[in-house]
Amino acid sequence: MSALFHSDLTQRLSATPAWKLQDGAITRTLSFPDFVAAMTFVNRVAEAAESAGHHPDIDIRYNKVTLVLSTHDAGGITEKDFLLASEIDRLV
Ligand SMILES: C[C@H](O)[C@H](O)[C@H]1CNC2=NC(N)=NC(=O)C2=N1
Repeated sequence: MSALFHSDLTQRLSATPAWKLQDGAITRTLSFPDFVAAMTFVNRVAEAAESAGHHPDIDIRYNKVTLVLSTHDAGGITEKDFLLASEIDRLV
């Protein structure tokens, strides 16, 4: 799958407003009541990622989880990233 061109990227970002473009990836940070709630969410993300065969970089800091999505194979952001981002949005 090839990396999206700028115009497609802008359009997909506006349809997925919780995600921001940063350093060649799309990223979302979420806050939870505590560490256990954050980990429960991360485990649900892990299941969605395994099903999709596509995996976000995940940074966990107590009750804050930052997800970073890009397609390493394509060297950029692809439709796969937005599909998983939308799936993750449904888990929130
Ligand atoms: C072989 C396997 O499908 C690939 O390595 C997948 C796995 N998960 C992946 N996840 C992400 N974020 N980018 C990839 O390019 C990628 N490639």
